Formats: sequence, C-alpha cells, structure tokens
Amino acid sequence: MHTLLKGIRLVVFDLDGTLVDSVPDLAAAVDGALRELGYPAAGEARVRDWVGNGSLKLMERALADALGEPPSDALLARAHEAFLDHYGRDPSSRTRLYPGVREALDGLREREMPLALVTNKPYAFIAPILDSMGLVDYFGLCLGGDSLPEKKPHPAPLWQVAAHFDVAPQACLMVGDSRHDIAAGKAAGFRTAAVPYGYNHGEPISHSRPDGVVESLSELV
Ligand SMILES: O=C(O)COP(=O)(O)O
Ligand SMILES: [Mg+2]
Repeated sequence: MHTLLKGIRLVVFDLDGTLVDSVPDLAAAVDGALRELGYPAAGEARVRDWVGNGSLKLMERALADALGEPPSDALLARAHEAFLDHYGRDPSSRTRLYPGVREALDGLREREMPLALVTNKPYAFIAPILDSMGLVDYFGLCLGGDSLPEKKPHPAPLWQVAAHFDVAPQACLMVGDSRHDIAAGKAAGFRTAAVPYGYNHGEPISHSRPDGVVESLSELV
C-alpha cells in the first residue's frame, strides 16, 4: 500500500479528470449549446481548460470566449439550460475510465476502505456516468457541485463526507486532478493526493503542493 494511505480510513475521489476522461462528452454538450445559441463550437482542447468549477462556470467561460466579454445573466442561464439538456441526453458515450482506476478501486475495496466521491459536476449526472462505467457499487456517498451551497475548493463537501463516515479529517485522503481538489482537501484538513493527467486549467498540479502525486491510481494499491 502507498505511504499516502498510511493511517487513512476514508478515501474521497474527484470524478472528472481523476477517475474518468469526460471531456469528449462535456465538449460535445458545450458545443451543442453554443451552436444552439448561434455561436461557433469551442472544441475539446479549450473545454478541457474550462472544466473544474461546475457546469455554470463552464458555460460562463465558453460564452466569455465566444463573446469576448462576460455574458449577461439571462444569456448564461439560457446557455446553461441548453448545456444541461445536451449533456443529459448523452453524458457518457465517449467518456472513458483512466488506466489503473478499476484496479485501485478494487484494491481499496478489498482492504475494506470506505470510498466516497465529491465532484463539482451536477449531482444528477453522477449516477448515469458511474453506471455506464460499471462503478456504481464502489462509493458509500456521492456529492455533486449542487448538493450543498458550497462546492470545491470550499471544504464543506469534504467535511460532509468525513462526518457521514464518522472519520476525522486527518484520517481522510482527497484524490483529485485539479487545484480545486487540493485546495478543498487542504482547507478541510485532509491529506491530499493528485493525478497529473486530468484537467487543471493548463497548470501543473504540483503547483498546488499536494502531499503526493501518483501517475496512475493503481500506485495507491
Ligand atoms: O464539473 C466540473 O467542473 C469538474 O468536476 P470534478 O469536480 O469531478 O472534476
Ligand atoms: Mg476533476
């Protein structure tokens, strides 16, 4: 077992960019929404840098890029509705598990480690995505970006899962791909582990100073 897991009694995973490469489906939905409103598609490469703060922020960044200025609240609301509609119709057909993910989850489950999921994406999309990846049975609790008033980098969702499992923050490990995961983990008093392959606004995750970086989640077990 990896030294990052020493003394750990709960492991909390991020979803997008950590367990699954979801950008192809996210980009298809962003582009579908942009086209519906008469704007050109943004494409996967740019959407990759915009993911991380939930779906409303994702569409705000996409519209700001298309318009060259921040969108009005009314336009953003329409674009967000359109995104939710497109993504809801096809949230996972091009989404893939990263290498080592199933091995890590199986290994942790064999060790009877409780597992939770905290994502900034809307809660409604979690179950369909986990279901199509064959991951529904692993997590004792899943929270979305809209499950609580605060989302990552705020520590509130992490405290919520720690309390649910009755585990002290210092015995919890947050595993994520973005500075929001690491900031939330540090603010919550969790140990933090990062993967370097996900979505971090184009910045190396080492800049966030996680307690450890693993190239593949399989290194954890
Ligand atoms: O939807 C997002 O913005 C990011 O989702 P994540 O927290 O699972 O990386
Ligand atoms: Mg992520």
